[in-house]
Parts: sequence; structure tokens; C-alpha cells
Amino acid sequence: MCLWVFSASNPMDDFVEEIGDSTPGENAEISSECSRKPPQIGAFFSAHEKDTTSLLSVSISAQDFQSLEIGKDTREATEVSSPRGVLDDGLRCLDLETSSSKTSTSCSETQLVSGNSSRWKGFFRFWKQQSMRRLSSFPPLGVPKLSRRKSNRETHVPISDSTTDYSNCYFKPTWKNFTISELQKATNNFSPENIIGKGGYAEVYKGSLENGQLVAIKMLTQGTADERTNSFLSELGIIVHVDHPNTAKLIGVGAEGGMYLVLQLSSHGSLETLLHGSKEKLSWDVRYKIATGAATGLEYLHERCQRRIIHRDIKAANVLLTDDFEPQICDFGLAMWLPDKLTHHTVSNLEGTFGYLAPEYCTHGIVDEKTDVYAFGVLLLELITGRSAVNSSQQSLVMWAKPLLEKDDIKELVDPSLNDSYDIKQVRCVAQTAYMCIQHSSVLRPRMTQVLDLLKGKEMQSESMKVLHKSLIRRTYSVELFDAEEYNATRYLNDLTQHKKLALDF
Ligand SMILES: Nc1ncnc2c1ncn2[C@@H]1O[C@H](COP(=O)(O)OP(=O)(O)OP(=O)(O)O)[C@@H](O)[C@H]1O
Repeated sequence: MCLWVFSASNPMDDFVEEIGDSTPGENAEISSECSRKPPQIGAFFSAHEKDTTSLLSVSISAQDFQSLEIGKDTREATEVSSPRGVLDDGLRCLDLETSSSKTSTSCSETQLVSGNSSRWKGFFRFWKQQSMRRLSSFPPLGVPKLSRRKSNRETHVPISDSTTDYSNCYFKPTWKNFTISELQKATNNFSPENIIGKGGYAEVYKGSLENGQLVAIKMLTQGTADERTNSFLSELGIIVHVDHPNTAKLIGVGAEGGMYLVLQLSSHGSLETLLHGSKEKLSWDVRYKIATGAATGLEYLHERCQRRIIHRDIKAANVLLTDDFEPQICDFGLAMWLPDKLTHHTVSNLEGTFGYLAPEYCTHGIVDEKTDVYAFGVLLLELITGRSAVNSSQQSLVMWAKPLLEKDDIKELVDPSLNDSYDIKQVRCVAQTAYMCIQHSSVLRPRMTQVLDLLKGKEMQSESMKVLHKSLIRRTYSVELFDAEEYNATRYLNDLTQHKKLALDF
């Protein structure tokens, strides 16, 4: 396996070092060192340029924009793999450019990396100018337009050096810019009765637009203005980029008097509510549909989307269900891009949800597709067992289910409320898939394409599945020992408790 590690002893020195073949144990050591290092700045600016352009049509009031400006001090810690990081870098380049004739090292490095940087400077200058002019909403005809991409490989970069030359902008946004009065009208003035969900960052209201369309309006409520702006831009940057039947759909945004995302309403709400908070129990057929649909959505994010996206908060509360129980992955607030060249990214802040956090993320802050795969394995266990990821006595579902999975004790695993009405073959497939997804060692977890094969009982048809299967069977004594020593059950629970305590203290 090839591991790429960022060296960041000086955050300005962006370079990637190939470490070479390494065992999981070696990976852990190297990554541990990485996780203490600051995130890279500006290195992947060019990799995100297409996505950043999506933000062109978002109107940000001058006040909101000031929040971005005030947030400069915290930018050093911003992950460049997030759309927010990309945006911040661009703005910083612009600030430095306008305030000083000297160009900072990070900016010049950004320019070195990005062959099109001058166009990007143009874009940010343009965007900043528009915001400074207090354009609370772009008039439809004034919106700079870029064409929507036609294929995965096509790029339409809209910005030329002539900073406000609208004729060079081909972007045609597909979402609407809502005024605050439109949103108030849709939600009966944000009546508490219209609240359909609450998360750690937002309240979500059911709304009805003038044309009768039902929507979910996500109003960011938590954190400082700065944090809200960052979170809004991060989520927006990702959600405008994704387009799949199994991901949430954006209808519009509102940036007047707050920050709002207007989403297509998923009439059945979240899987969490249906699975754990409803008297009516989901049938096995619906659960299996949700398992395969959510896997398809996550596979799209990881492998089929134009840029690889790591969701970082896969959980039952972030899977919405449409009229016909089609699952849609939502809440891209923590999502980040993983540039093609990299196998993983390390983060310094532990974010996510207890019970779904992969061991390597807890210990080393490593984020890659496999951290999502682990969380997806927990979600599969919830579907089979009907139990929550962490119960009221803080018992982890993984710890409870693992011995039963190893004994293939399906009867004990399955949600008793299903009353034996389930397809045993399907349950076995889902259970085996979950087992592989929750492996301690991330290299032993399948990729999402393999997860899909496994869920459909096709594992032996695919070559890569056979390899993975063999590697699982051939787990050597030393690998087992590594897992046991590196991250045993007790330590996992200790970590969970510690993180929870820290979160509460904070
Ligand atoms: N499009 C939608 N249709 C129906 N319900 C929705 C929709 N979007 C969100 N919800 C409901 O609102 C809840 C919170 O939404 P969301 O997860 O986006 O908020 P958040 O504050 O970002 O959450 P988190 O704390 O997980 O980061 C969801 O679990 C779901 O119940």
C-alpha cells in the first residue's frame, strides 16, 4: 500500500512525500506524527476551482461578509480540503494583494500550484466587490453565468483577469436566492410548529413555497457569526456540487437576516427518527432498500463525484427518507474534498458523532473514505438491530454486535420487532458487510463499491472483493496483536467517554 504524508513542519512548505509500502502499524505511527502538524494551506487551491465558482451566485450581505473578514485569524486552522478552506485562501490572497505589495509565501505557493491563479484572484476580487456593494441579492439578470458542467471531466472556468467582466462568466445557477420575507412566508414566520428537525448547528423548518412546493429550510443557529458563516459556506460548497438521487437536493439559499439552506423536503424525515423514535417499525424490505440506497449515495460521493468527497458525519440522523423511502444523504457541514493525489487527510479537531467515529480518526485524526465506511458499518448495524449507535448507558453498538457477528448469530442480532419477517439471506449479507466495515484496521475495510457488491451478495464475483476477503482471512497474528494493542475495546470506550466529557466541559 502506498501512503502519502504531508510534511508540514513549516506550513508554507507544501510538499508531499512518498513513504512507500507500509503495514497498518507503520501507517499508524506515521499518521500520528502527521496529526500533530498544522493543516496545509493553499496547496490544493487549483483542485477546487470549479467548485469554488459555484459560490458566485450566492448573495452575502456586507455584514455577513465582514464575518469572513473577521475570521481571518482562524483561517490558519481551516482545513484546505474543505470548500471553506478554499474560499478562505482565495480571500486571503486577495486581502494580501490589496493591502501590501509584498505577496505572502502561501499565496505565491498557491499561485505556483494553480496555473489559473490569476483568474481566481479575479474571481475573488469580483466576489468581494459585489459583496462590499451590499448586494443583498443578485438580480437574476446580473448574475454572472457559467455553464453547468456537462461531463465529469469538463471544466468551465468563468473568471478572466478583467475582474467585473460579466460576459466572461458562464455559470448558470440552478438554485434560487430567497429573500427573508419569502422564507418567513413559507414557514409561517418560522413558527415553532414548523420545526421538523434540530441538529447541533441548525434548526430545520418545514415550509411551503408560493408555487406549492414543500421544502425544508435549514436555519443556522449555533456558534458565532464567524462559525456560522464558515459552516454555511462549507455545506453550500459541497451541496451545490453533488447531484445524485441518494443525496439531499438544494433548492435555494437565503443570506438575508441569517443563513438559510432551502432543501427539497424528505417527507419521512430522518432514518434516526423512524428507526429509534417512532412506534411504527420499519419493515426489513424498507431497511434493505435504505442500506443499498445510502451505500449508492456514499459510493457516489467517494468514487463517482467529480471530486472525491468525504462526508465525515454519516449517521442515521443524516439519512433522510423521501415519500417512497428512498434514502438521501444530507448535512454536508463537515464534509471535505479529498484531492485525487492523496490517500488521506489529517485533522486536528475531532468532529463527528459518538458511536460512529472510526478508531484511526479517534487516535490520529486520520480522515479518508474508510472513516466514512466505518460509520456506514455502524449505520448498517442500526438497520439490522434497531439499536442506537450508542445506547443510554453509553454502550457502543459495535462492541455489542461484534461478538455476535463473529459467531454469525443472526437471530440474536436482528431487531426483535421484525418478528422473524425478514429475508435471512439479505440480513446475512448486510451483517457480513457491516462486519467488514467496522474492522479496526482501515485497510481491511471495503471501499464503497465493494460494500455495494457485498450488500447485493455479489462479493465473490468481484476480483477486488476476493483480495479483500483473503486479506481478512489471512490476518496475521501480528496484525491481530496490533489491533488489540493499538485500539482495543476498552480504549475505544475510554476515548469515547473522554471526548464526550471534553465536549460537555466545553
Ligand atoms: N430536507 C429535509 N427534509 C426533512 N427533514 C430534514 C431535511 N433536512 C434536515 N431535516 C431534519 O433536520 C435534522 C437536522 O438537520 P441537519 O442534520 O442538516 O442539521 P445539523 O445541525 O447540521 O445536524 P448535525 O448536528 O448532525 O450537524 C435532520 O436530522 C432531519 O431530521
